[in-house]
Amino acid sequence: MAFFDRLAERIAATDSVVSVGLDPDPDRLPEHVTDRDLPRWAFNRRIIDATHEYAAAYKPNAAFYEDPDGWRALEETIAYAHGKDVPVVLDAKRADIGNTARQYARSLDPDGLNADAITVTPYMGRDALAPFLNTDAGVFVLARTSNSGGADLQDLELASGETVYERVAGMAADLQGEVGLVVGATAPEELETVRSIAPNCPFLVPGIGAQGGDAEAAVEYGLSDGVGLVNSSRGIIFAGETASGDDYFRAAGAAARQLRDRLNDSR
Ligand SMILES: O=C(O)c1cc(=O)[nH]c(=O)n1[C@@H]1O[C@H](COP(=O)(O)O)[C@@H](O)[C@H]1O
Repeated sequence: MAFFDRLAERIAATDSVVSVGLDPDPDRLPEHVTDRDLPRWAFNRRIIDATHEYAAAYKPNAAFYEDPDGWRALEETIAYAHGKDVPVVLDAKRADIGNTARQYARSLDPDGLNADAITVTPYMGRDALAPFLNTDAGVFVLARTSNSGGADLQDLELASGETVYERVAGMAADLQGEVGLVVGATAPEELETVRSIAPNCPFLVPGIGAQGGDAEAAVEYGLSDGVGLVNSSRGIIFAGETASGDDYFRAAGAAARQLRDRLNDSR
């Protein structure tokens, strides 16, 4: 099934647009998982058990898995999320010349990592994105990122009068495939602008929670026909940092539920 149809089903089933970011910083893992064989997998498994009822998607960021054990932990995590019927967006910010991009796109294959969607960077242009687009998988193109340096290049004005991020949004909206856009909740005005340029694109909106972005704007502009994702990573997975044992993971579940309810108030 095409990614955004599947996501729409999941959003309806959970009444949630929450993406739970699985960014298991090894320095922040609780003691009761650090003695396990694959601590990141042990951690993610407990987080998934605690949060899946409220999760429209999981979004592991590849940066937290780029070592041999990490890759195994990521594989296990994706398979476990699928077992709970939750789609997985691999946040890898890929794209490259054709033959290289084709290899990156294997993350989306069933015999690769089997992710359901991926984040990609537009800097190398259309052909660098093409290998990700000829499947049912979702492809979220970075348009206006949530970090303060996101303005350095993305806000530059082109000779045409549009900004770089506006051009990116227009280009992505014209691509054939399951295309969405990444726009940070820390840039609510830009969120509104991108929505006007790409009215039919679902957005992945990171930057709420730990980065302090605007959750209401994320919902108001992030969804197209009710479909889109609002992500929180540290704000959910480390919500129980001061708790211990089962309470640690209960706090993550409570944080995911609270975020779902808060976002639903604005839907
Ligand atoms: O592509 C992303 O998901 C992303 C884009 C962006 O503009 N800003 C951003 O924070 N992200 C990712 O979203 C997650 C945010 O994590 P928290 O700040 O802990 O909620 C991280 O995995 C970031 O890499």
